[in-house]
Amino acid sequence: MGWWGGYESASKHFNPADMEVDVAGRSFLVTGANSGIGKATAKEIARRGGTVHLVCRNKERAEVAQEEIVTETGNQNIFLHIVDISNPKEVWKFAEKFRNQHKLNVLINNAGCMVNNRELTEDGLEKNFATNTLGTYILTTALLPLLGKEADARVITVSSGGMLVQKLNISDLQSENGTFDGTMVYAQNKRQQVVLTEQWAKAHRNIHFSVMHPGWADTPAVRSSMPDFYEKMKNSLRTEAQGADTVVWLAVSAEATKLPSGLFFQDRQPVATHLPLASTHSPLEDEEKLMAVLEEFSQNFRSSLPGT
Ligand SMILES: NC(=O)c1ccc[n+]([C@@H]2O[C@H](COP(=O)([O-])OP(=O)(O)OC[C@H]3O[C@@H](n4cnc5c(N)ncnc54)[C@H](O)[C@@H]3O)[C@@H](O)[C@H]2O)c1
Repeated sequence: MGWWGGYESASKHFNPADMEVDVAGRSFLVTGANSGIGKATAKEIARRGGTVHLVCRNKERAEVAQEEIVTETGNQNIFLHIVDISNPKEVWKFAEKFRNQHKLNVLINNAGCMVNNRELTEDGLEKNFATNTLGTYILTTALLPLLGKEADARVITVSSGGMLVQKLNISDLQSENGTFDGTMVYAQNKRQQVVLTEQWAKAHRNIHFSVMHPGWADTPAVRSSMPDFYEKMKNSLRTEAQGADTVVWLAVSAEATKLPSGLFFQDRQPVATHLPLASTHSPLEDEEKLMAVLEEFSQNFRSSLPGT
């Protein structure tokens, strides 16, 4: 199986029984759930009876998605939360409130962006970093205590195979130096998500962590952020549902948690996080430093007291 491999050939090895599960009574949170892979994931979980919390930035678009999911699946337990993942204060506030009101079995960090120019958020954070790395870090960290209360708790982060070209670089998290290349910044963020997952898996043994590549799927993000790639590839891209398949498998199947925590998946299989002979391996101290720096960033944006 190559990482360019199509869904049809990969899916020949899938066991359909893995997905024949009823997750009624379990609670799932999906970020960026109003379109693409996130919406397809939310729909498949809803079909299997799960309670789904959609975390989206835009209220109008999110309400349309919520209605579509309820109508198509008949599942009424679909809830909406409006949060901008690139806004760390908002993420903290949301997570701390959510912790007091709901239970959570599975967190799916799907929201992501590839912004091709160096844009800053209102907090002065580079947009890709704020969304893909810091937002994912804060949301997960803030929800770990809630996840830790449940049996079979899982965290799944939607990364990208594009991360394979990047070695973890902690020296310029905000892309302040050199020429800005959005594709490479995105790939670096996606590498950081892999490292986060590995580090979380080591530190929190009671929760099962995975990170994954969805395969190249025809979604709004690919159309708008990678127009040249889209033009070349549009006839061989996966559908959104095919891109969501491994996310859903990691979220609902019993098979997924029989594998160790902390792995990188494609097409329902753990795959290498480095290309053969690549010099993308990083020293453990850089990986630990990334966690420490993100923790420092995250605490700077936390307004309330721990435990409140
Ligand atoms: N489609 C692909 O081929 C592909 C390949 C590799 C990785 N991915 C990853 O899959 C994930 C889903 O992307 P997609 O392809 O379905 O595209 P998409 O544009 O349909 O989905 C991205 C979602 O994230 C949301 N989002 C972005 N910034 C946000 C913010 N600040 N706050 C809240 N929500 C925000 C968007 O609103 C959208 O719903 C992303 O993490 C992307 O990097 C996609």
